[in-house]
Amino acid sequence: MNLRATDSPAVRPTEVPPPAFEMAGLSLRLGGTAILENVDLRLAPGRVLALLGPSGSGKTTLLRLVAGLLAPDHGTIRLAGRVVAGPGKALPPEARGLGMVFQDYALWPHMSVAKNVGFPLEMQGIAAAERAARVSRALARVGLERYAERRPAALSGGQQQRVAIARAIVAEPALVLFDEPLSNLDRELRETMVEEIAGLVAELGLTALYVTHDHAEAFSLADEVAVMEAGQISQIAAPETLVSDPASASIARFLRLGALLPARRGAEGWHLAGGARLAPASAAPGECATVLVPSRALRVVPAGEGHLAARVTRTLFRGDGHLATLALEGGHEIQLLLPRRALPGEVLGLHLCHARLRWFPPCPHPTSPSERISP
Ligand SMILES: Nc1ncnc2c1ncn2[C@@H]1O[C@H](COP(=O)(O)OP(=O)(O)OP(=O)(O)O)[C@@H](O)[C@H]1O
Repeated sequence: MNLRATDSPAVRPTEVPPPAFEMAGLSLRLGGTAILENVDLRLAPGRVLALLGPSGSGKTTLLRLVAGLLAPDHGTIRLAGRVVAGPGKALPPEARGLGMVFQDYALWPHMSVAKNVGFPLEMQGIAAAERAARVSRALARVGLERYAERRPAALSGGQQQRVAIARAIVAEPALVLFDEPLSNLDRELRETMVEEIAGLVAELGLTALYVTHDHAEAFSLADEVAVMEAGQISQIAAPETLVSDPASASIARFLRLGALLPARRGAEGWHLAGGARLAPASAAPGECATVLVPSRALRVVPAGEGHLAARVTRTLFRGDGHLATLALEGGHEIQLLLPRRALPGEVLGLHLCHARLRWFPPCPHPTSPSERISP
């Protein structure tokens, strides 16, 4: 037998596992409208990617394409290196080897926990004994082995969520899709559940694609966040990077990273709305710009000092401080968490840390007096 050099294990290059999922040049039109345009996205095994974007930006559509509930017009989707959708090819959902966690968990109320969890295996025609063993294993992994015979209604919200995750992982999928599983819960419950999911996803070492419109949820859960706007991915980055370096003013606005103020170049430097003069070193190209002023760029100083004069219009006690709405010269507003209650009408000075400002091309809608932006 002839052996080529590359057949020898000693010289075979280190094998890098293919991405858990990869989409390239994906486009879709529905009802004559472009819903997704030329989307490229990939996810390494063991990582969690959140798809974050405003309502209608295309998140759920993208997830449905990965799941096989829709087929793209153009582009290719690969799962663990295998093409599941592409020119002339579209594997059905059940042939893609995915787990899914839906809004409100979608558990069947008339079935026991064990039956709910075992349902995907039943659909695959797996024999009862094998199914029972796998269901026990999945329930043990989410800490619910004692609840196998209960109905979902007899479980807490957190336990129901665990059942939904057990059902999604019972067939040991290479990728789990989460479709806004917490969107219908009230805020307090959502915060508890996010912690639960984050803990479980990390413990189970899942590879997951998590769709949400809630940035706090995306930041808590994901290694990376893909921000979607109007059917396109505008930025993919770790949560910390998105906050410190948003790629555009519209991402900064969507993530509520601070006030967006217009700036204009003058003879001796830049004039920021609100009255601040910025050194020429802060310059951006062009004659006009939009400047993101995050709260961490601001320090309160006595009235008459600092770069900006701000008049308190209202305050709201938030437990961790007093959220003050401050009016700047020209009617723009900034919100800032203060350690003490400030009285309406009180004037404060604000010092700007130039290095923490972010400059963007001028945008038509910088912070208007009526727009509230939290720090
Ligand atoms: N079957 C359809 N025919 C026509 N347009 C559709 C269809 N399904 C979705 N759309 C449109 O596609 C766009 C993206 O919808 P999608 O549900 O993916 O957004 P989303 O980001 O998940 O929003 P949400 O957070 O509200 O669920 C929306 O403008 C929606 O109206």
